[in-house]
Amino acid sequence: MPLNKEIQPGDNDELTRERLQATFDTQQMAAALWGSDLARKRRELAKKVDKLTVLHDSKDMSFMTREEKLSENARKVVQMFAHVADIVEDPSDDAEMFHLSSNAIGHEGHPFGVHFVMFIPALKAQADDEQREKWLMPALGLQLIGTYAQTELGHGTNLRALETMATFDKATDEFVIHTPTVTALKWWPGSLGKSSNHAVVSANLIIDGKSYGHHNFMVQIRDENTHKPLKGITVGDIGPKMAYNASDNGFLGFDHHRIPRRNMLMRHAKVDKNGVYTKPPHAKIGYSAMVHVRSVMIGHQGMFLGSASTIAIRYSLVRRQGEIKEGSGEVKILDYQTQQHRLFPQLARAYVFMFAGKEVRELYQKVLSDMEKGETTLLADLHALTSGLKSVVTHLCVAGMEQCRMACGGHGYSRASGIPEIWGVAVGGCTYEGENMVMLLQLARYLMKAVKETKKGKSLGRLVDYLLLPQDRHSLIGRVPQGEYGPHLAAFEHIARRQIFKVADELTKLQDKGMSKEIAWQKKAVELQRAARLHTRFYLAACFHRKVQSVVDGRIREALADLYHLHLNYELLDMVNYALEDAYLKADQVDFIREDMYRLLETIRPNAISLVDAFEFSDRELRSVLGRRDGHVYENLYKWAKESELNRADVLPYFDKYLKPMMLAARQRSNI
Ligand SMILES: CCCCCCCC/C=C\CCCCCCC/C=C/C(=O)SCCNC(=O)CCNC(=O)[C@H](O)C(C)(C)COP(=O)(O)OP(=O)(O)OC[C@H]1O[C@@H](n2cnc3c(N)ncnc32)[C@H](O)[C@@H]1OP(=O)(O)O
Ligand SMILES: Cc1cc2nc3c(=O)[nH]c(=O)nc-3n(C[C@H](O)[C@H](O)[C@H](O)COP(=O)(O)OP(=O)(O)OC[C@H]3O[C@@H](n4cnc5c(N)ncnc54)[C@H](O)[C@@H]3O)c2cc1C
Repeated sequence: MPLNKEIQPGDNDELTRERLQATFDTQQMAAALWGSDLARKRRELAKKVDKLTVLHDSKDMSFMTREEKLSENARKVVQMFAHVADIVEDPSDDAEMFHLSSNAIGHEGHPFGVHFVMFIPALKAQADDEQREKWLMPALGLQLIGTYAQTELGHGTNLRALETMATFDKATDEFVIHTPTVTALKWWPGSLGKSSNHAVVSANLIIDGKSYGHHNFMVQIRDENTHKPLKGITVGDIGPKMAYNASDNGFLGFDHHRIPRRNMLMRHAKVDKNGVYTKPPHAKIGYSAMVHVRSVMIGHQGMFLGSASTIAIRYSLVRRQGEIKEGSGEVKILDYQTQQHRLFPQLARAYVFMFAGKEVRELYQKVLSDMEKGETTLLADLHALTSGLKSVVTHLCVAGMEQCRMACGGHGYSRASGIPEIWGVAVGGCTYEGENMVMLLQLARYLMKAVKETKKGKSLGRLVDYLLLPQDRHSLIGRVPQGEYGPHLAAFEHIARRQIFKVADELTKLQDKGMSKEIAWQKKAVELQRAARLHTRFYLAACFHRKVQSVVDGRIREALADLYHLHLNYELLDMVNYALEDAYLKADQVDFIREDMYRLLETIRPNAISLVDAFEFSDRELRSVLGRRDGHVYENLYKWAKESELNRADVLPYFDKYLKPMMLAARQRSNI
């Protein structure tokens, strides 16, 4: 039995030979990546989706208009729910459902995207028991479609400047929801434009003329039967986007629209019928739906980068171009060192982002159950961690995916590669759920507080314990046996700690000179976001270390350790300027890191296909001609191109309408 479980009769021989070189069992590696239970469920659900033709794309989405995309994905999502009990073991398991939707629907969006990822989590965390009964149960039972309407045309980041108003009318026991200006229009919410009939709306709570800041309200926006907007509500689609075009992101305006008082989500903050306001136990508890998405998107982004790496690495083993030794025949492009250097570090990042995604989900679940009991101590840690990870992971993912696309040459630029769409979806993650730079500055706030605690000999939390440790002056990389690469990890720690203390000292100096805290912050904002990035990259490296250490099977651990060591070398070189500034690393140590990285590229090369096969993306899920499991790329690229709508006729009307008359006229002129 070969260790790589993807081998099948009829596959491209090149790929089969590659797969036979695996040093580990790909299904065991899949278990390390996804968790053994989820890996098994993914495998089984993919097989079931393969058999259920109603869940298959009716044609490649690249050849569809937006309206066709919306309609196609609405059709598939309805079929998916109709068959859900036969496909998944536990429809209430978000992870299993996400993988089902990834297989059957893809990533271009569908009417229930925000419903499941924000609307329901907002209700779970912020609705009281009676409200859960009223809306959560129908939402879970698909009796209504919800969205999360917070961002406005004028403001997305600065939530304190949101303009939508919810004014309490004591006489009628209602809130009057109103959009006072054009900039107050809700703008961007997913599935709002054409699909949703309910929304959790963020609006400023106003009681007796006093504003209590923004709170969340349940608003029905469309009639349940006719789907027409309710009186006082204007709603529509905001137009085409870079990608994610099967989602109808929308706009929404209110003209003194009335809702009952009990439509304010009241698990934590409350307003009684006399207009008496009760504060929540934590000022930011109403932000929980955002924290939820930030926590799930880390693993999803890892998956996107894993998909792009799979496509590029498989294709690089099919594609031959040029010779390394003259006369010895064309080589697979993955045999070029530059191609390996382009792709393997992205593969390693995909792995660690998936591991980090799992860790952060566990912390989220813990915080959620604490919050249920009114306990909010870990909320700040979770906010800091998710803010940093969300920003660093999305940024590195899209940079990595772009490398994958370019590594596929011309065919990478074609939508047939599948990379443009997932890149477009992933890059949205740099903006949604908090613009990356803004979220890095949120983490920086936490780090600066942590420095203050450290100076008192205390730690703000587990994530920043390392700030209490003394700094070494010189790295031991290349000076002691490599072992488990402890000195490399220590270098990440050193670089992060130094930048964090350096910027904290600079802030103090500026304030000592009389500068206000806010202006000093502005003067050092770029350095602050650097501190946040370095802290997060240390967290990721340490997370990879924890994962490798936890693996019991020797062959899996060895293959993972190769990726981990490559990651350490590659990322350190990417940040090497920070280690050179204080001569922590010497030039010979940088050379040592480089040479070790090149060695690791060669070590990883024979396992490359098995490391991507271990993601176990089905062809249906990958939606890529270049990334096909069987490697039959060229004949299928030709088949795909023939599906282009431009090939429906040999001559298209625009030729007769514009080009032919022009050429005829030009010929006539030349005959005169
Ligand atoms: C079919 C079935 C499928 C089922 C499967 C489901 C899975 C589906 C998976 C995938 C689908 C993917 C679809 C993707 C859809 C994307 C949807 C996108 C949605 C959105 O974008 S919603 C809008 C998001 N908006 C934002 O993120 C806004 C960003 N701004 C902010 O968050 C805040 O304004 C801020 C944090 C930048 C600043 O807030 P504020 O001014 O209020 O606060 P400050 O003064 O700066 O800070 C004060 C204080 O509060 C702390 N703080 C801030 N936020 C939090 C928090 N969330 N938690 C805890 N603490 C917080 C902050 O750190 C400060 O603390 P200190 O004073 O420093 O102590
Ligand atoms: C695909 C997609 C889906 C979305 N889905 C939803 C949804 O379902 N519901 C919803 O409510 N919203 C949604 N959004 C909106 C999204 O949350 C916001 O676009 C996002 O929070 C960024 O806010 P903004 O657009 O106001 O950017 P801005 O804040 O205007 O950012 C512009 C620039 O200003 C900088 N900047 C802003 N403030 C600061 C600061 N304080 N310090 C330093 N720099 C700053 C930013 O770094 C950035 O460079 C979605 C957006 C996208 C792209």
